Amino acid sequence: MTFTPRLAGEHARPSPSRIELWKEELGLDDADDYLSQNSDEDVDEGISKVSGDNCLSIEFQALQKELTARNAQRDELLFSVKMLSDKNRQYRSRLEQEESTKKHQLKILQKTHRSHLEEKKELIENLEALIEELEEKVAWCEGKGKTVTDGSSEKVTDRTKKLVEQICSLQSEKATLTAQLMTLQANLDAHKGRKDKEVKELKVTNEKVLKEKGELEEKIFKMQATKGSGDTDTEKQLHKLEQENDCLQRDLMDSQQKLSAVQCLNSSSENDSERLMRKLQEENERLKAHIATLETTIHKSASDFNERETKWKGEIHQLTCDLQRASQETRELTVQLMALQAKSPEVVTRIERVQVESDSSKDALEKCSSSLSQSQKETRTLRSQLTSLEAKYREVELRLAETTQQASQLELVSSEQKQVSSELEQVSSERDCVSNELEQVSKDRQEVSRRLQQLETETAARDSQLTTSQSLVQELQLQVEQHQADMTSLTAHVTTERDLLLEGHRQEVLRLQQEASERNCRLSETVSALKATIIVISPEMEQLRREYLTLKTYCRQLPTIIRCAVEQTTKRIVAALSEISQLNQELVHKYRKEMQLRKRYLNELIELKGNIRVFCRIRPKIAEDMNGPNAETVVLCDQSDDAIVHVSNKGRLNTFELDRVFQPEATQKEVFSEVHSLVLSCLDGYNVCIFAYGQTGSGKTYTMEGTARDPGINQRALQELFLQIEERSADWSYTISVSVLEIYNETIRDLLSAQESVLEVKMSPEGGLHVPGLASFIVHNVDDVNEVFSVGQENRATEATNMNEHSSRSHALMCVSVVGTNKTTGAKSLGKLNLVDLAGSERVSKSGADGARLKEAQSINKSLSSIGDVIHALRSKQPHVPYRNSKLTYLLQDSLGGDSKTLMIVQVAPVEKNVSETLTSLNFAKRVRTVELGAASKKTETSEEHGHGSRLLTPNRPTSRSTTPSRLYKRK
Ligand SMILES: Nc1ncnc2c1ncn2[C@@H]1O[C@H](COP(=O)(O)OP(=O)(O)OP(=O)(O)O)[C@@H](O)[C@H]1O
Repeated sequence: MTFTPRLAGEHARPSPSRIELWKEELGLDDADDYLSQNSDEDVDEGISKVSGDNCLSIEFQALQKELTARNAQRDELLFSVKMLSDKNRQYRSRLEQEESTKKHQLKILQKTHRSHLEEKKELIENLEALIEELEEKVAWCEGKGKTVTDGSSEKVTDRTKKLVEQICSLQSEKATLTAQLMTLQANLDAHKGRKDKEVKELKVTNEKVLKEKGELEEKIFKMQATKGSGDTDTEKQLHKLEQENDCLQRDLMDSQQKLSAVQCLNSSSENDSERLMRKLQEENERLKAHIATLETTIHKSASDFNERETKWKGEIHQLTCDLQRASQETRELTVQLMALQAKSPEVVTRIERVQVESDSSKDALEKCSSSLSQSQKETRTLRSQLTSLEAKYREVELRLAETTQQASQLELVSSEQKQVSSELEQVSSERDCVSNELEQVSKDRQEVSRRLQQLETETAARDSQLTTSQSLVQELQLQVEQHQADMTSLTAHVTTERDLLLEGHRQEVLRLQQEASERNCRLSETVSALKATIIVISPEMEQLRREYLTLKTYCRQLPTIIRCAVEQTTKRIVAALSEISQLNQELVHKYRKEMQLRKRYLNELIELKGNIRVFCRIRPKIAEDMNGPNAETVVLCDQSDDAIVHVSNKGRLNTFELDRVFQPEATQKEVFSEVHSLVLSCLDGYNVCIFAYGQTGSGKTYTMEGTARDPGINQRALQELFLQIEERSADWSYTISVSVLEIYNETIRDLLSAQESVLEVKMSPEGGLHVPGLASFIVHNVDDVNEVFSVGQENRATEATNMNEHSSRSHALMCVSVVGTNKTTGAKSLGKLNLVDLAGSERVSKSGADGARLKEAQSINKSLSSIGDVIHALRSKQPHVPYRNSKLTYLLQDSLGGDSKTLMIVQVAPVEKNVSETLTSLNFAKRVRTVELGAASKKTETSEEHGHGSRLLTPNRPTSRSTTPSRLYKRK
């Protein structure tokens, strides 16, 4: 069995998991590294390579599969067992954890409970001590308050009454004095104004006098200077001036006297006022002393009041501090209680105890609050006393107002006594001081009352806080109880559920363990059996593995080996190819030489044998080929051999070997060059026949006749003949006569004759074939030839068919007779050149012929088939060749079977739609090529023979009707 990678890939490819399991179970330690190093593909390849023994591999694969399945089952069971055991372990560990945490919590609670109890005890003791202190203080305050309220308040009221009375009397006196002082002051002011006015007037007059005096003195000085001129006049003027001076001095003395009198009046009034002032001052001093005594008494009473107030304030402050402390402690206790309630339900009982304790402290607080209320009552009584004092004070104020009214009256009376008013003012200032002091006292009283109010509000707030804390404690107790109940129910529920789950899990685990153990037993049995088989297989496996390893190493080396081999072989191939190419070139060279030789020999052989030579010309694609389907080219030339043609038909290539194959691109000139020597052989006295054969539209007429611009073999042949005649003109003179006929519907028609006469092929008495009555025209040059051709072409029967627009409906023959005469020897040669354009073979159905056309086609096909018959007879060397079956074969009897050089040009169309006709034509050509006619011979005669009259030349001689082309005319 050979290894095929494709099969190995399809059937023997194990999955990777299988390989891993296989490795594990087999314990192939050596292979592990190896397999891990290599890819899965390599393993597959290795396994497939070593699977020489089919049975073993199949058994191994089956065992592997079973093993993997069992392994999977075992793995599943193990996994489930593992899961369950894990769950069991988790539950157990959780239970243990819970138990340990509970124990720990209990220990902590016990500890905290103990510490809390101790703290509570201490607190209770402190609270008891505080309460005792507070009770003592309250008692002391009560005692003090009673004594203070009994004595001091009565004293204060009596003193204040006396003070008020004194103040009232003083104020009345002050008012009378101020009135007197005001009147005196007004009189004094008026007097002072008058005196000041008079002094001012006197001062003005004094200044005027002094001014006049200065002016007079100046005049005296001037007069003394001018003494000589008039003593009498100056003496008179001096005397006048002295008189005026005396008057003025008298006025001055009067004014001075008046001023002194005024000053005396002033001094008397001043003495009166001084006396009054003195009286007032004395009164004032007396009042001042009285006020000072009053002030001292007020000051004393105020200081006593202040001292008591400060004491009370300190006590109240102490009490409020104690209260605050107690409330703070209660708050702390409630917080601790809450914490304890949150910690454990067991604490609740202790909280209750603590609450009891806090209740006791609350009682103490209540006591404190009762003492406070008592003190508040006392303060209220004090406040009522203060209000009565205030009322009295208001009465004193009213009285004071009355005294001030009286004082104002006094002031009005004694307006002039300013000194008294000043004293009164002092008294009033003192009175203001006293009133200020009173105001201060009232302010202090207000401050005390405000503080008392504050204390009241604080105590009320504390009471409310106490009540709210109590309610909170109660709520918390309720919540703690609720939580305790919930906790107990939850723990009971959890424990029952946990027990149930544990029991279920235990049972399940036991069941699974049992199942697993059973399965394990079964699996171990199967595994042991498998292992036994594996042990049996293992040496073979080892062998296979070794082989695999060797193969693997070889495979690894293979790329390098292959690369080296490839390189070497490529080098060899390159060298060989170069050698071959050289050889080929040589061979090609030789081949060409050989081919040339072969052709030459073949030609000679053909000539010797007289074989009909066959050329093939492939028509290029024309517009008609493109119409419709099957327009692909199926006829191809062989590029290496110009005698081979390939025809592709229904996917099969048919190859034909002929004498020459012309490609579609071949020109008229190229074609003629190949027939050139053959044509010229007629000058040497040979009979030459060239005829074109092929289906309609395949290019027969194009090859033979050509177009005016690109003429065919016919015209070129005659041109070449004339050229050759020209060349040989020195030795030879030639006469070329041409006759053109057609065989149409088995009748021979002369295409150069004006009359349509029925012609027949006849055997001449000399033994040759001729057509009696056929016009023959001697042509002297190419123009004559062109005219003959044009007339012959025009007279030929053509029609349009489906296959060809200008289809030739007849076989056309141009018979050229070449008679040459050697100018020196007089020897004659008679050559004949028959150029035949056969009508096209066609399938009647394909050409769409009917009526006359059908008849044409039938006669054409008949004459062509008669050629086939003749060829067949000639090939098979039958004694009878049916030349006379048709006019065509009869007329071409010399060319096909006689002493003639014959060339058939087979025309083929290149496209697929004509492939069947192409194959028919080429098969016919193949047959024709094999026909041996025998070696051709020249038709020559010496001058002597000519003189005796040789019959060889008879059939080819121009008839009596021979004429020049100028007399040719076309048929109507
Ligand atoms: N080698 C060629 N090069 C160019 N055109 C060609 C060639 N051969 C043939 N033809 C064209 O093909 C058409 C048919 O050619 P032609 O008439 O010679 O065919 P045919 O075999 O004589 O047909 P039929 O038997 O019906 O007379 C013409 O139009 C001709 O010009």
